[in-house]
Amino acid sequence: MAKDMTLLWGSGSPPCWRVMIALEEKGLQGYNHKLLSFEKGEHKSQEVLDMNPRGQLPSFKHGSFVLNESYGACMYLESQFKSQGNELIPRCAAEQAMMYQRMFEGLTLTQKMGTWPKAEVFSRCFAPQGVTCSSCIAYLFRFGLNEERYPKLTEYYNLLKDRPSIKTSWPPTWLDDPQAKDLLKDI
Ligand SMILES: N[C@@H](CCC(=O)N[C@@H](CS)C(=O)NCC(=O)O)C(=O)O
Repeated sequence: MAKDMTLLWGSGSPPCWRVMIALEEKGLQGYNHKLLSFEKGEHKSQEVLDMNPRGQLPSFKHGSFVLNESYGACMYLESQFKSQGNELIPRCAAEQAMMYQRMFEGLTLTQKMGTWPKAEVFSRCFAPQGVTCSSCIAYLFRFGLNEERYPKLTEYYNLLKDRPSIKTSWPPTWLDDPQAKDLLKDI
């Protein structure tokens, strides 16, 4: 159905997973995809560099159009396949404003993780941001985020994690090793 699309991806990468969830939600199964290993440095292979000179995953192509920014790819898919699958952008202006605010705030906060105290970053990351952010939320819980300390985030995560688009695209490396380290347990 989506034979003119190609996704190069890495398991466990929230940006990669976000694009995969969006493809599922839009009913765009059957796209070409290749799982690459970060550990083996395959994200710096010529195949990736030809599509994404930064050597990062995801690298996504629709026909001759390249979209290597995961949010950009999600928004493109929603715009090009608006009437197909599930609508990813709320029509209500207030909800749409909140969605964009939270999506891009999430990116800013991720960048701040290197410089701000982690507690400050996570204390601002508590509200729903739509399926495109669910990959980041799943990532937090995989690394041991305390469910009692973040009840709203936990509730939201539990709502999303059984969604077919998310279950189908669950990172294969996480299936073998369901709970990673307790890195975030004290945050
Ligand atoms: N802005 C990009 C970021 C993608 C990104 O940071 N990918 C990471 C994996 S999660 C990566 O490829 N890192 C390897 C590197 O930067 O060399 C997006 O959201 O698509």
